[in-house]
Amino acid sequence: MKKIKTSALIGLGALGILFGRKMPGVQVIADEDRIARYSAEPVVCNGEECKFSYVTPAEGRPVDLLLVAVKATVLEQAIQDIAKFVGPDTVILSVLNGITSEEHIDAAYPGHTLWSVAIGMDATRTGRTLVFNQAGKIQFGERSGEMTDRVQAVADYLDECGIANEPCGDILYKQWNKLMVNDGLNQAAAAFDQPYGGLRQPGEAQDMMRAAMQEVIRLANLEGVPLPPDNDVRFIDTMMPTFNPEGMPSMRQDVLAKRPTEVEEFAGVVRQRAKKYGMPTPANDFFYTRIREIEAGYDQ
Ligand SMILES: NC(=O)C1=CN([C@@H]2O[C@H](COP(=O)(O)OP(=O)(O)OC[C@H]3O[C@@H](n4cnc5c(N)ncnc54)[C@H](OP(=O)(O)O)[C@@H]3O)[C@@H](O)[C@H]2O)C=CC1
Ligand SMILES: CC(C)(CO)C(=O)C(=O)O
Repeated sequence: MKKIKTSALIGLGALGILFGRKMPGVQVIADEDRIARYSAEPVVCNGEECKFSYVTPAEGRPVDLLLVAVKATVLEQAIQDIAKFVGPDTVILSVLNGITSEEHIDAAYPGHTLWSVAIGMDATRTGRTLVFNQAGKIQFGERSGEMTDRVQAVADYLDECGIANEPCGDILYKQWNKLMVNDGLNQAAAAFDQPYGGLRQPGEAQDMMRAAMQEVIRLANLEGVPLPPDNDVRFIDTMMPTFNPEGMPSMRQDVLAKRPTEVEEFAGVVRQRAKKYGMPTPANDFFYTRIREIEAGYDQ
């Protein structure tokens, strides 16, 4: 594959700003209302103003690399909005959490998508302002695990941009590992209204977080992805202590801001896929019900 030169992104939120500010000449896809709003208020990242060029979906021309960074709740609209940016050689990277966004994008634009995971960042966005300590990285690869020319081309491009990246031969494993984290951590933080520090204390919130993680591990194994049985303990012992105790995952940020959550991508997907194997999912059933109740209470 030829060198990646042109790029566009859809979703100038926490991750869109985090990665987009490093991509020279990136076009931000946005409808006219968003462009008016975004132009009226500059994007500020860790205290520095970032400038972006905006382009409407109708003005699109094919680009070499397309980054999808919207929330799962609005992915279908974004898939329609990127149509004119996808040409025969366009590579699409989706940094959405969960394990289904690539499948949706690939169904609309077959053969263009690399599977990917955004991991290790602590990005918090308020309006047009982003604050982070850890920029994290993009793990990506072919669904098949093959190390193709386009995987190398994306790695070269991200290296040139200064975006930490990891080409992976086992991207499905990486996705299920991240799903385990999000399914436990994000849902427990939202349902029990706790920051990372609260979830590190023994108690009901931590017990439910671990029970949900265990369900993801069992389901991954049934799907042929060999997450180890103690993958939850490894995460809690090694990664969690590095998180700011006052910080919080994106789902608790969504709940506090009364935004629709990505619960369908976590408990929703786990419950649905587990049914195929007759596997009970009491922890994910609990989180699904509780988070739906919280969303239903936004209007009151
Ligand atoms: N935040 C984090 O630290 C991490 C997030 N993730 C995942 O990354 C994904 C993105 O999350 P995050 O960056 O936090 O989300 P944000 O809500 O911060 O950003 C999403 C942005 O997408 C924009 N958007 C939505 N629909 C469209 C559209 N049709 N056209 C153009 N722009 C659109 C929204 O614009 P507007 O505000 O104008 O509506 C919003 O600014 C999620 O799946 C999340 O779970 C993964 C790892 C870490
Ligand atoms: C793992 C974590 C918590 C931060 O990268 C995340 O993915 C999120 O906030 O949704």
